[in-house]
Amino acid sequence: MKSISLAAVTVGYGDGPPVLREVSMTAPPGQLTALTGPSGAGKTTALRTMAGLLRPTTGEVLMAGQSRRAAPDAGRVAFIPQGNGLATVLTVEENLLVALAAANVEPAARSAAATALDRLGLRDQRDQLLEELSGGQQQRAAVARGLVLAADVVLADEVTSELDEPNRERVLSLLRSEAERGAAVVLATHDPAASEVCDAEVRLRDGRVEQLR
Ligand SMILES: Nc1ncnc2c1ncn2[C@@H]1O[C@H](COP(=O)(O)OP(=O)(O)OP(=O)(O)O)[C@@H](O)[C@H]1O
Repeated sequence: MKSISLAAVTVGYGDGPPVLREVSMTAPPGQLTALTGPSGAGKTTALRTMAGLLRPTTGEVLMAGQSRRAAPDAGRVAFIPQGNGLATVLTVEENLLVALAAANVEPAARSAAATALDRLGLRDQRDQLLEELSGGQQQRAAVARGLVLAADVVLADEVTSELDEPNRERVLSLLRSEAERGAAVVLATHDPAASEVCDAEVRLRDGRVEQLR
């Protein structure tokens, strides 16, 4: 069971001003942590930094208290980006298999992919190209790709924005199951109904952080 933390992280883009200024927060394992705040507050930037896609100017990303820079293989992180980040010219199943191969989880990959697609209600779409799916189906496929990795840390960026009520509940309950198996789950969201089901809420405002509960 591994936590993910930002420790006094300052980070921005290129030569621009910092988006996050000395932000510290921890998402504990076994819990859902909501990351909230107005548009442009830096939620996506915080998730991208935790995922290792952006390098902090100062401060560190820690997994289970260990520096990610010093020990990059200490645990697996699944990042489910806003706007899904899937390859449109691959099928739904191929998108999952690519993620598994990239994470070196090839044994039993097909059955893992099938299970993840079943959990998201996408069994019948398995062999369809991603570009043939609706926005909500694509969003669910992105969640399936995040879950299939059985990662220590699951970072989900606005993953309920295009979903109808039953599917929103389904995705939130799957994220809850990820926490129950021990993952640290961080959910960036504008949706008060989604942040309410989380165990804790961290709000970003003007590049700073406030732990609300
Ligand atoms: N690739 C980029 N290059 C330069 N600036 C960026 C880039 N991505 C984001 N920013 C800037 O960083 C700031 C924070 O953006 P970020 O996407 O992290 O906010 P957010 O809280 O996730 O917003 P939203 O709720 O609208 O998704 C914004 O001022 C944005 O303009």
